[in-house]
Amino acid sequence: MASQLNCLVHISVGVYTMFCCLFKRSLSSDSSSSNSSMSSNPRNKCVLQPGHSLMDWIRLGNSGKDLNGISGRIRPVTPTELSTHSTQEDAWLAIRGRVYNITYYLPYHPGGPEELMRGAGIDATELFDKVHPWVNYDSLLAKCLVGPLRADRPDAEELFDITNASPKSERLREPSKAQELVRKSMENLANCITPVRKKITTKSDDNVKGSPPSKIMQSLIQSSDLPVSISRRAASSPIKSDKAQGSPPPLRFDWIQTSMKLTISIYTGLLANPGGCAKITDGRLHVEVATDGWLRTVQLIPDEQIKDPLQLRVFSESGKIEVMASKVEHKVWKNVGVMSFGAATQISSPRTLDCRVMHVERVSHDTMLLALSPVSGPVIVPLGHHIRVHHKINDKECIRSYTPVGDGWDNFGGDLSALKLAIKRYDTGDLSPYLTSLKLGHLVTLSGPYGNFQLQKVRRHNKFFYICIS
Ligand code: HEM
Repeated sequence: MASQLNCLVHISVGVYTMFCCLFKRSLSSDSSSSNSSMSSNPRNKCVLQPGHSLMDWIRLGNSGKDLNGISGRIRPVTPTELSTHSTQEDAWLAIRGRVYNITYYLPYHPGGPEELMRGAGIDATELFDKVHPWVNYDSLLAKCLVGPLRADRPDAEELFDITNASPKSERLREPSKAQELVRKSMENLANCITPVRKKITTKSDDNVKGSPPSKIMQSLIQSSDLPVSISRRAASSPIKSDKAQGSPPPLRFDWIQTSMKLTISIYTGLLANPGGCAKITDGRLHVEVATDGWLRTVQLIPDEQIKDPLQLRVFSESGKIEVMASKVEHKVWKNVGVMSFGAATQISSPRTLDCRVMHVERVSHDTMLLALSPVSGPVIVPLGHHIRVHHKINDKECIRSYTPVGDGWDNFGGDLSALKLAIKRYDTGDLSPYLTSLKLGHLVTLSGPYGNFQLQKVRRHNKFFYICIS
């Protein structure tokens, strides 16, 4: 009973969160219009019919109405089936591999039903990201989820036919709507927020001051102490960098807050595969962002005090870098402070630097995990790039390449500029016996980053072959 109650509370909080998210949006147009960088941005928001506000949508969601059109069940959908749901009376669309029934949402869409219909019957991920990548569609459409988008395959039906759920299909089934909602609500609880989005212009050293949440919003946050997620329109979608002209990709940022945490999100552009690192020095937050061979420094002089530990998450595909800091004083800020952006410098050659061993962990009988923290300045290694370890053996320099492993590999969060290497020991090898016997505090020389891996969108392919080497 207690857990059921708990679950209900979470669900309703999640819904409340969604409400706040867009409620703020409508309250905050004044602050966005004061930002000159946004004025050129053509808005196409339409006036919703009475009874079609966000609140009404949430109410409809809670009314028990069958919003996904298949009695709340979740099942896979092939592109062929998806394409058959493309009318106003029966519209499905897919975003990031999930198919939603948007029929009921159409009159509630702030951009108007016609705009939303542009995505009907297709994988609308690109379209969606072009218009408003910040919109929390998965919360808004949680009850409209039909299921995962699966490739058209002759055996797909047998594998995924959920209409008579076999053990096989059970295994492949997506989490239930309730599970999804609870997961989202938990996430929101942990991330209660008041974001304010501002465009970072391409000009260097450009200072941008965040705009405050409205009075109504502040009192809502403070009086309720509920998680608040507010999404405000960001500036126009980032323009893909013109590498021919050698210009750095533009950045955008926004910030969100809870009474305890501040999160800065920096958007580098879709498929930009950025690398990032962050630290607090003299009360200021410094974030270094590497994209497409360019290094940018973003500095925040916060309005109030922040403190370690920082958390950094890089979303390679969407190009978002998220830095989360703790607030010294637990309260809602009016402004984030002053953001400034250093001039972009081209990363023309890899850096060589000494790193200190911060953490050593045995992963298996012959593999060690090392966390190495640069003594001066970071080496930012985007996804698919690598570093080299240099070591002199009998006056001869020995160099080996390693691809750092992601954060999922260990619990060592500590230093955000730390590189984590998984080293397999070969007793007859040159470098691995040395690396696997390093102790805390030892110094290692690294250089990097190396590599020219670029993320690309794969056009319609049904079969993939993976070649694994070691
Ligand atoms: C994929 C096809 C879609 C197109 C072409 C589209 C288009 C638009 C346009 C033109 C606007 C108004 C301009 C603006 O505020 O930026 C808008 C706003 C909005 N749309 Fe969509 N949309 C699509 C899908 C969706 C989906 C799937 C959702 C989520 C359920 C959604 C939710 C919203 C929200 C919440 C706003 C208001 C955003 C804000 O004020 O910041 N849209 N959309």
